[in-house]
Amino acid sequence: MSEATTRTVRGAVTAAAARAHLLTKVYGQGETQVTALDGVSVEFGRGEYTAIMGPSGSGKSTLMHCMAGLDSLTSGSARIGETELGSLKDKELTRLRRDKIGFVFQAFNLLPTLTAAENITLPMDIAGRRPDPDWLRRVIGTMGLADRLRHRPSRLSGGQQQRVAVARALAAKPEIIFADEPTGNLDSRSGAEVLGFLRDSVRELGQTVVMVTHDPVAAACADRVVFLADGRIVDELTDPTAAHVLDRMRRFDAKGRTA
Ligand SMILES: Nc1ncnc2c1ncn2[C@@H]1O[C@H](COP(=O)(O)OP(=O)(O)OP(=O)(O)O)[C@@H](O)[C@H]1O
Repeated sequence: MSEATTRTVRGAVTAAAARAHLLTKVYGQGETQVTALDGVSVEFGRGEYTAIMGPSGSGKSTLMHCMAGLDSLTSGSARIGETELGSLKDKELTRLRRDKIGFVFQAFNLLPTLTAAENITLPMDIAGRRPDPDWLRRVIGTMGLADRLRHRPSRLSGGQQQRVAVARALAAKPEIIFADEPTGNLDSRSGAEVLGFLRDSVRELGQTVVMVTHDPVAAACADRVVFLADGRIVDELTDPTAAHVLDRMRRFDAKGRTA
């Protein structure tokens, strides 16, 4: 078995969709230097839903940005599938992000003048690629958007707009989706709805999702929660419940105060 096929998701051996090895990211120099990530090694198994949690400033967004090729590494390695990001030239990295990675952000980033359908296929239209019609139909069905396709974003609720953003991320069948606080701008009901649809994208479409969140209820939708503190992975939970996640976070907080 190769090094990349060691993770187990719900009992099945799968290849890692992405992994970091001793990933270090230092911003700035001299007195203003900040070590945002300090030797992080982590794998995200294919078809697995991982939540990343940790206090503000612990490195969650930096880890996601480095893994998604949006930021450079200071040392260590980051891979999407078998591709080492550090080995790619700028153009290759842009192509990899376009073809293999889906992004969902806190702000939905939809174009107001386009319909939901046009927003969903926009990245592929720009790339000159035709979406696979069967896949697109499944994605739209899974996201519950079939009767909203002709609507412009202003006529959709926040939850529906975020579902369009998730469908847009899924449309190109990416290797992995990185979601940075995808429910941060939603009320709790719409947030729960979007989390349910993200969960369905993993269960029904086999998607791999990595999500940064501050919300224990959101994290409990994942298969696994990875906890970061001071740029390091300090703990991990599988099959989390919101109560367990909250309990772990409280313990880290208590440690932080007594350290
Ligand atoms: N571009 C940058 N330049 C300098 N320092 C940065 C930069 N980006 C992040 N940092 C620093 O790196 C550390 C980790 O930041 P990061 O945004 O990854 O944390 P986070 O866990 O996502 O925080 P939050 O939950 O508040 O979003 C912080 O100390 C932050 O100030």
